Amino acid sequence: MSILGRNALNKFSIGCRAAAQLTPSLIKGVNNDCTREESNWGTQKMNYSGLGNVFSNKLLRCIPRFVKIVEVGPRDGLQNEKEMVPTNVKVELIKMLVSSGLSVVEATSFVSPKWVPQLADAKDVMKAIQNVNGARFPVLTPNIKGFEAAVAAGAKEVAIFASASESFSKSNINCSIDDSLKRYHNVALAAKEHSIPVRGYISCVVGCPVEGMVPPSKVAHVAKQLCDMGCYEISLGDTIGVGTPGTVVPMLEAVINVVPVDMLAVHFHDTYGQALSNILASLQMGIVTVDSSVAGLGGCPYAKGASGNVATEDVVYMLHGLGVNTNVDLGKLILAGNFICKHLGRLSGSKAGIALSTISTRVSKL
Ligand SMILES: CC(C)(COP(=O)([O-])OP(=O)([O-])OC[C@H]1O[C@@H](n2cnc3c(N)ncnc32)[C@H](O)[C@@H]1OP(=O)([O-])[O-])[C@@H](O)C(=O)NCCC(=O)NCCSC(=O)C[C@@](C)(O)CC(=O)[O-]
Repeated sequence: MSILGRNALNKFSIGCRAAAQLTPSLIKGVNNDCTREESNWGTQKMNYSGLGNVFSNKLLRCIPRFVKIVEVGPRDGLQNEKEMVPTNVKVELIKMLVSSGLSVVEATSFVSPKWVPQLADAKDVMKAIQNVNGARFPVLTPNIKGFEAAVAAGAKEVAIFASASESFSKSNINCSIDDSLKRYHNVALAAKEHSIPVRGYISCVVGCPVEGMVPPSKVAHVAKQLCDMGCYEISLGDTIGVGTPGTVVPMLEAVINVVPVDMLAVHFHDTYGQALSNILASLQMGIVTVDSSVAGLGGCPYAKGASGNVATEDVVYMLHGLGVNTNVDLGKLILAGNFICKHLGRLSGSKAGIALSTISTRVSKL
């Protein structure tokens, strides 16, 4: 690890300890009534008889009945791949993800091909999926140029991506946070004229590869700005996957103070293996939208050391285990993960995907 990386990690660990001390009551639930009887597991039905005690448990009563998953594999998952993935493979992946029941699949980005060469075929991808029904296909747009190209290619929904860290903003989109918000304001105005919904992202909501710990107040500030410019949803990204519930919960508390919780989504990278626990804590705080990437693909080209996103298969497995409806068929999702991993020539980053593909034991027999 470089000296810069070590310093950032040290700064981050010190900040984490401070945040945990500041927030002694980590997990406060939202009192929803969530009694449920059964849930889909892949193509099978799981019977929850005998788990009555679990459902009367105070913590699980906070979990929502339905969680919307925003699949970011074709964009966030592939953007960092060095070898070019052929357009037809990307398109087949998107179709398989849609056929698994995912209702939102982030398809690509209209960014500079010099910055992200892997997504230079954005226009072709959009053309090839124009007749695919059953899902929405948001695309990333960093500025008006990207927005106009996205609309011309048939995009019906766009996403803008800001950061809570100045250093990351500069390295990812080559401008300060304030300048990016000005740019995004123009994108949001143009989108309004076209009646195009805009999703907002915030990166580095817990930690930054250069600055270390990011204060929750900074995240809340950017979230409020994105909300005020008309984003219908704001996705909070732990870009380098350093968060734990001890840092994620205070960050969410700060954001929920300024933006309604039902407008928020969480987006966890799994660098330290904390993503599922962070998602569970987020659900307990009222979050009902989770971003994830099939087979755990991903990593940001401008965030050194960031590993893949949390795997969609693992998220779906956990949610179905909690009796939460996702409308996703886990079996079909695993096929999509296996398809792209075979193409990339590597093992899936999803533990559930590997287990269910290779181990004969089925959950129904447990
Ligand atoms: C924002 C810019 C364009 C600024 O890049 P810049 O170099 O400052 O832009 P510029 O305005 O000076 O223009 C330079 C060149 O780029 C072209 N250009 C300008 N805009 C576009 C465009 N939209 N599409 C295509 N081309 C474009 C422009 O036409 C010009 O071309 P040239 O005259 O040199 O031939 C660049 O920094 C960029 O594209 N950045 C994107 C980086 C990126 O996609 N990062 C990954 C996504 S964010 C992420 O992964 C985090 C997230 C969302 O997943 C959440 C999380 O995990 O935290």
